[in-house]
Amino acid sequence: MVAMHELFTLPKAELHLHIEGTLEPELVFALARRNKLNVPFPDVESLREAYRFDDLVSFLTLYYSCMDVLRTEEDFADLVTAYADRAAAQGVRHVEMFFDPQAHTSRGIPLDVVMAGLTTGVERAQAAHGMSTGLIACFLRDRPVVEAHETLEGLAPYADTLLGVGLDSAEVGYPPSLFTDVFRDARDLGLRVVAHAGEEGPPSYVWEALDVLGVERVDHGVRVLEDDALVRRMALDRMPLTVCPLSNVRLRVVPDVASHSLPALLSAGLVATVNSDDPAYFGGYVGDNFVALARDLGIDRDGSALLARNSFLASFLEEDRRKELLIEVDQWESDVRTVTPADGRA
Ligand SMILES: Nc1ncnc2[nH]cnc12
Ligand SMILES: [Zn+2]
Repeated sequence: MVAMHELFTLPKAELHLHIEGTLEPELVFALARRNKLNVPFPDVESLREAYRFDDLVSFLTLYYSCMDVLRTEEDFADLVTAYADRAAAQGVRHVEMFFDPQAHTSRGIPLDVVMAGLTTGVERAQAAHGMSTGLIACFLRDRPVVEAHETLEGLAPYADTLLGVGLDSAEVGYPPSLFTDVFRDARDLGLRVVAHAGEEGPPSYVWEALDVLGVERVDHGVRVLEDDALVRRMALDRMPLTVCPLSNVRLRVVPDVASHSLPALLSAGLVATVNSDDPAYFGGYVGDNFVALARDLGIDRDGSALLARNSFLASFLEEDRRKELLIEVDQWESDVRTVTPADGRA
């Protein structure tokens, strides 16, 4: 089996990562101390103990409550720095990072505080690790549509700083078509567009994300396999999926990693990528997801390299940087072959 240290050095992009979902319990307590706030748990261990979820909504309740400790520019910058340090140690070379503006503005944190803090964090990640980053602002689909419009208006002055917009939060009952006009306006601002669809919601939500919102990538999308015509369409269009195996297990989308549909998605010709979603809550960062796939699904070196290549192909990187990073994957393959002779190959 391909070794963990090899998977951690495999160069990869992370395309489905909620920065607020990287808030580790230790950082929750540290930021609460710094901002003189109470945490409704006595200690780090009891907070970590609460990370048992029945579904997406039960997770989101804790996720939104923990992020209340994020108050200042420095808090957001430190959050990005903590993520970048961990991700770099697991081979992440490029990240397209979600954040939830409404989860902060709705509790009185100004958008400029959020943007300034995230931007500082991104600059530090570039300086410390040579990690490139894009910021994707997600609309919360379970809040009023008018609020998404107001949020886009607030984001418009930052259009040059942002890579794109996305759609997240509780999925079932909130079809993508509710956000048709907001996504049209975002595209008019020159922003890239993605959406969570087919995590808990039906394949019809994925059709809507593609046909109505005009998304360029589908986040999760594991339920597309229930619809053959949809799979054919996505394979023909080489429409990427950002799959999050450990998240799917923790949110009970699948019973365990061994029964995850990632191999079926790849066999169907889909451009699937591997990502961590909310790593502080779901038991691992993106390298840990690769390790789990190797261990429980037998994804070997070639399969891991294919997934890493897919991550760069599915990214919104400009072409020169994409090529550079694809060459890093080639180099990784030849390095691991040299270290482990052919007969010991995974
Ligand atoms: N997995 C997920 N699905 C939808 N919204 C989210 N927000 C943070 N993580 C999410
Ligand atoms: Zn997500």
